[in-house]
Amino acid sequence: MTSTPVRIATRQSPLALWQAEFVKAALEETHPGLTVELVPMVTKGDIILDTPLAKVGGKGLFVKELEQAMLDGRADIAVHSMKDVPVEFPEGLGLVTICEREDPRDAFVSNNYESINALPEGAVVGTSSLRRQCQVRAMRPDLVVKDLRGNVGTRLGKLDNGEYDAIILASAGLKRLNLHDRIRNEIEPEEILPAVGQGAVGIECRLDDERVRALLEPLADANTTYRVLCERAMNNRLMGGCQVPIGSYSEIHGDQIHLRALVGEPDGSKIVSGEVTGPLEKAEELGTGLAEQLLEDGARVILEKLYQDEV
Ligand SMILES: NCc1[nH]cc(CCC(=O)O)c1CC(=O)O
Repeated sequence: MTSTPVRIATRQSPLALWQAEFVKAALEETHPGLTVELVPMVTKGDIILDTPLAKVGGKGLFVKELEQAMLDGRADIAVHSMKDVPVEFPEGLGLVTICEREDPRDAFVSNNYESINALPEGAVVGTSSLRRQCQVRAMRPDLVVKDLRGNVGTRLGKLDNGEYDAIILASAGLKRLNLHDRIRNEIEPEEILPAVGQGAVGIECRLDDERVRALLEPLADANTTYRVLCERAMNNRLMGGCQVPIGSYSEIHGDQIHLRALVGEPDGSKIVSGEVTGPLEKAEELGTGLAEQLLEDGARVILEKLYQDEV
C-alpha cells in the first residue's frame, strides 16, 4: 500500500525545493515506511526571467510543466506557494491540501533604512509585484519603484549591489530560506495588504488518486484552509487569473473570519478597499461578497482598464 513512492514534481529554486522538502518530511513523518521522491523540473517561468511577469503571461508559467508531469503519471503531487497557484486547474487535477500558514506579511529589506517611511525622497524601491508597487506608491508617491525579478537570492544580490535602496519580499520566503536576519521590518497589513494565499503552501494532485489524497489528508491545516479559500474566493470573483494589484488579509477570531481586501491602480493613484466579518463556515461566500462590494465601489472600472491593456 505505502510501498510505492510518492513523487513530488518541483521547480529547482531554493524556495520551491524548500517547500517540496517540507512536504516530503511531513509525509514521511506522518506515514512511517513511506518513501517520497523529488522530481526536479524546469518551467517556462524559470527560463524567461528578464521580462516583467505581468507581460509574459503571468504565474501559470511556473506550474504548467509540473501539472503535465502529474497528468502523464511522471509525478504524483506538486507543492505550490498558494499565492502562485492560478484560479483554474486542468481537468483531472486539483488542489487538495493546504498546510499551516507561515507569516503572510511582506517584509521590508534594506541595508540602510529601517522602514518605508524612513526612506528619503526619491529612494529606489525594488519590486515587480503590481500589488506592492501600487501600495508603495500610494503611501509614498515620491519614491521611485523599479522592477525586480528573479528568485529570492538574486533579488537580495541586486539590493546588495546598490541597484535599489530597499526591496520588498514575502516574509515567509525569507524565513524559510533562513534569511530572517535580512528582514528590517515586517510590513503590517495596514500599510501593505499581502497577496492572496501568501505564506501558505498547497498541494495539488490527480483528483482520482485516492491513495495519495488519503496520504495528504493529515497535512491539512483547517484554519489556514478557511483563510486561503476565503481570500481565493474574493480573488476569483475579481479576475480570471491575470496580474492585477489585489491585496488581501484574513484572520480568524473564534468562529469568525475577518477579511480585508483592496484593488488598486498600479500607479497607486486609486485604491478601492473594504472588509467583512462573518462565520467561518461561510468563508468563501464572504470572500465573494466582499469582491462584489469592491466591484461596485470602483474596482470594476480599474479592472476593466487593466484587462484592456493586457490584450
Ligand atoms: N512570487 C514569488 C514568491 N512566491 C512565494 C513567495 C514567498 C513565500 C510565500 O508567499 O509562500 C515568493 C517570493 C516573494 O514574493 O517574495
